[in-house]
Amino acid sequence: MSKLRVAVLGAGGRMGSEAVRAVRAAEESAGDMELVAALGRGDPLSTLVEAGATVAVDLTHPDAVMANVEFCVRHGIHAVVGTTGWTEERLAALRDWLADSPGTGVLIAPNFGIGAVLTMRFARQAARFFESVEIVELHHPGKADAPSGTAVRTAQLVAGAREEAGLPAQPDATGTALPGARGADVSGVPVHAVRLRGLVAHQEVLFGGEGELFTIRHDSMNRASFMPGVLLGIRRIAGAPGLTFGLEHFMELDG
Ligand SMILES: NC(=O)C1=CN([C@@H]2O[C@H](COP(=O)(O)OP(=O)(O)OC[C@H]3O[C@@H](n4cnc5c(N)ncnc54)[C@H](OP(=O)(O)O)[C@@H]3O)[C@@H](O)[C@H]2O)C=CC1
Ligand SMILES: O=C(O)C1=N[C@H](C(=O)O)C[C@H](O)C1
Repeated sequence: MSKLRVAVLGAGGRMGSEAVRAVRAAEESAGDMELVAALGRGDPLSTLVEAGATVAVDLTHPDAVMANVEFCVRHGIHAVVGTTGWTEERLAALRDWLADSPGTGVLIAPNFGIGAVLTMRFARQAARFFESVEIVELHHPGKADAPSGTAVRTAQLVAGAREEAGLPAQPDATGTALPGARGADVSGVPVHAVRLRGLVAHQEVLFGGEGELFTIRHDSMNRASFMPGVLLGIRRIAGAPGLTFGLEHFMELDG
């Protein structure tokens, strides 16, 4: 079996450097992939083609990810994307590129952490049973965006489940508030972003009903926690042409 030829974009970053280590470790242990390129800011994307990359992992910045993924899709290189910033408009552009390159696969994973994927799933399941819901995401102060991509996705899933169940908007008597005090409104779900030295990546989904509270919490204590998900994406993406949104599609969650 030929090895997956993997490139990492953003290879000098917090996540990218961990991904470089993980791919090299997989090369040693499983032998099913090899690292053929590690790109930092300013390195030409043509390096991917010259290196013969078949899968590119993007862990860069919301400002860079679109150009990177467009290049990959146009060159038939599968992409595993952890970088945030995927609005509906961006996803529509990506679908257009993929339509012109039907054999190519792109995984957008708001979170590679297995527990974070489960948090999103359990939050969606719980949403219809509770009158109130708020999300608190907590991250290191070097994070470029707020709220986190994971929190946005969680809020969208929760909001979708509430709507399906016919729940009304949640109660909130706030009449006056300092701007920001009630968090960001994501599809009707308040999302609060904490940035604190010492944190890595954490999220709480708080549900409230009459006389009861239900909290789902996930903590990534280090970036190695994301690597089984990154490797799963690398191993599965060539067999999944088109857009896959969310790592859960590659996990046998109901098995
Ligand atoms: N899906 C998931 O599970 C996770 C996703 N993330 C996301 O991944 C992204 C990266 O996070 P993190 O590693 O913490 O960020 P860092 O800032 O530590 O790393 C980003 C790296 O990308 C580099 N970079 C910026 N622009 C480009 C470019 N055009 N081409 C190549 N490299 C570039 C940066 O270079 P320079 O240093 O020169 O700026 C930096 O080395 C974020 O969007 C984050 O939210 C993070 C953790 C988990
Ligand atoms: O920037 C980070 O660190 C993280 N980004 C992703 C996000 O925005 O959801 C995933 C995880 O929360 C870590």
